Amino acid sequence: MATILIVDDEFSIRKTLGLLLKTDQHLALEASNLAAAKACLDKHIVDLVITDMRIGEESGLDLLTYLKETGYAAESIMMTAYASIETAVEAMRLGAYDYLTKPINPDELLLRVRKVLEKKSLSEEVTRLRGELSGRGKFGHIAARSPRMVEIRQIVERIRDRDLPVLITGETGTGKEVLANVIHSVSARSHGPLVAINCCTLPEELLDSELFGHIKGSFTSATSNRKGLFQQAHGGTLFLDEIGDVSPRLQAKLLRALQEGEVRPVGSETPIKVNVRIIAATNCDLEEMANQGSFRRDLLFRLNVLPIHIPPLRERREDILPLIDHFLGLERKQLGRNDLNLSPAARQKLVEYDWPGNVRELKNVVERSFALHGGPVLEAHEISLSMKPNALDTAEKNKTLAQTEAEHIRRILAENHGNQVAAARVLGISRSTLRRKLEEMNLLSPAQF
Ligand SMILES: Nc1ncnc2c1ncn2[C@@H]1O[C@H](COP(=O)(O)OP(=O)(O)OP(=O)(O)O)[C@@H](O)[C@H]1O
Repeated sequence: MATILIVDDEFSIRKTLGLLLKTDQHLALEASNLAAAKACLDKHIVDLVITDMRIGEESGLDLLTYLKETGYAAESIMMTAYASIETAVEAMRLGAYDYLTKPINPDELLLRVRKVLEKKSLSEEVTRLRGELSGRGKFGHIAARSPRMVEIRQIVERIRDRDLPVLITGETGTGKEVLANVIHSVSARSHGPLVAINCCTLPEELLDSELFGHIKGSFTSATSNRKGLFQQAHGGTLFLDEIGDVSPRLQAKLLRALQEGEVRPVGSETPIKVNVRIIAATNCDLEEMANQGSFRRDLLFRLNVLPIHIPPLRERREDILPLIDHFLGLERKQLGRNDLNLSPAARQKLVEYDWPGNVRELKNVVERSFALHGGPVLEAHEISLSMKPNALDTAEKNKTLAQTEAEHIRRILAENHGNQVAAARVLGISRSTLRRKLEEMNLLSPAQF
C-alpha cells in the first residue's frame, strides 16, 4: 500500500485514477494545480506522483523539478496527451520513472505503478541493509571494555528493533551523541534521516522555528516557508541534545508533538503529521528539575522510556586505553603516518588522569599533543593535560582560515540572537550567501554550534 499523489487539472481524470488506485489498496491524494501538489508533498510522505504534463497553464515538468530540488523520495510517472520525444526525454532527465500517454489504459497504469513501487521498495531495502552493515561498523567504534560500556552495547543490541524514545544521560563529553548515532544506525530507521539539534545553543524563538518550522511572514526574517527538524527527521530519528535547556513553552510544544505525532509550524494553523523517533540527551538531573518544577514531569515521562546513563570516563578507566588507540588510529590515518605512537609512560599518564571533560578532552589531548610535538612516539612529558597558554597560542595560530571564518560567523549570529538577516548585514554579505556558508560549514546542523 502506497501513498500516491495524482496531479491533473481535470476532475474526472483525478477521480477515475483515484478509484483505480484504490482497487490496489493505495491511498490516493489529489491536486488540481502545482501549488496544491507542492503543498501536498510538503504535508504527506508521498511514494509516487502521477502528474499530467499540462496542468492547466502549468507544466508537470516544474513539479518534477520541485521534487528534485526538495529531495523528496517520491517516484514519478508523467502522463501526456501530446507525446513527443523531447518532453519524454526532459521528463526522464528530471527523474520521472515512467511515461504514459493518454487516454490511460487502466491495466497498463496499474502494471506500471506496481513496477515503480516494487523498484522503490527494493532500493529502500538496499539502503536499509547497507545502513545495517555500516551500523555494525560504527557500533565497533564505541570503545567498550569497561563492564558498564559492554552493558550499554548489549542494551543497544537488545533495543535495536524497539522503536521507543531513549533518554541518554551523562556528563559533557561522555559520548552521548556518539551513542545516539549508534542507536539510530542499528535501528530499523537507519535508512531514514538522523537529525540532531543542540537545544541550548539557540534562543527560544529560533529553536521553535528550527524544530517546528515556520511559514513565510510569521516573523520578520521568515522570508520563505521553512521545514522544521521534526519534518526533516520524518521516517528517521531526531536527536535532541541538552534537552534540559528547553524553555517551559517549548517543553509544552514538544510534549504535544510527541503525544499527537504532529507539529505546527510557527505562524501556521495546520498541523503536519510526523513519524519520528526521539533520542534525547542531557547532563542535567531531569528528575531533580521535575521536582523543582523547571522540567515538565509529563515530558520527562514521555522521553524517559529507555534511560541509558553513560558514566564519566574516570569511573570507567578500562576504556581509556582502547580510546587512546582509537584516536591514535585516527591521527595515523589523517597524517598518513603509521609510526605514530605513545610511550607506555605516556599512556600511563593518560590512564591516571581524571578527565573532567571526559572522552572529548581525551581526544583533544591526543590530537593536541601530536600537533605540538609531531611524535613519532609521544613521551609522558610531551603530553600537557590542561590547556596551557602557550598551547592555546599555538592552537590559535594553527587555525585555518575556514575555522576562523566559521567562529566569526557563529559569534555574529549569536550576538544577533540567531537572526540571519541581521547577522548577514553585520558580516556584509547577503542572506543567501550566509545560508550557503552555514550549510557548507555544517553550521545549520546545530550539533556543530
Ligand atoms: N566511545 C567512544 N568512542 C569513540 N569516540 C568517542 C566515544 N565517546 C565519545 N567520543 C568522542 O568524544 C567526543 C565527544 O562525544 P559526544 O559529542 O558524543 O559527547 P556528548 O556526551 O554528546 O557531549 P555534550 O554533552 O557536550 O554534547 C566526540 O568527538 C566523540 O567522537
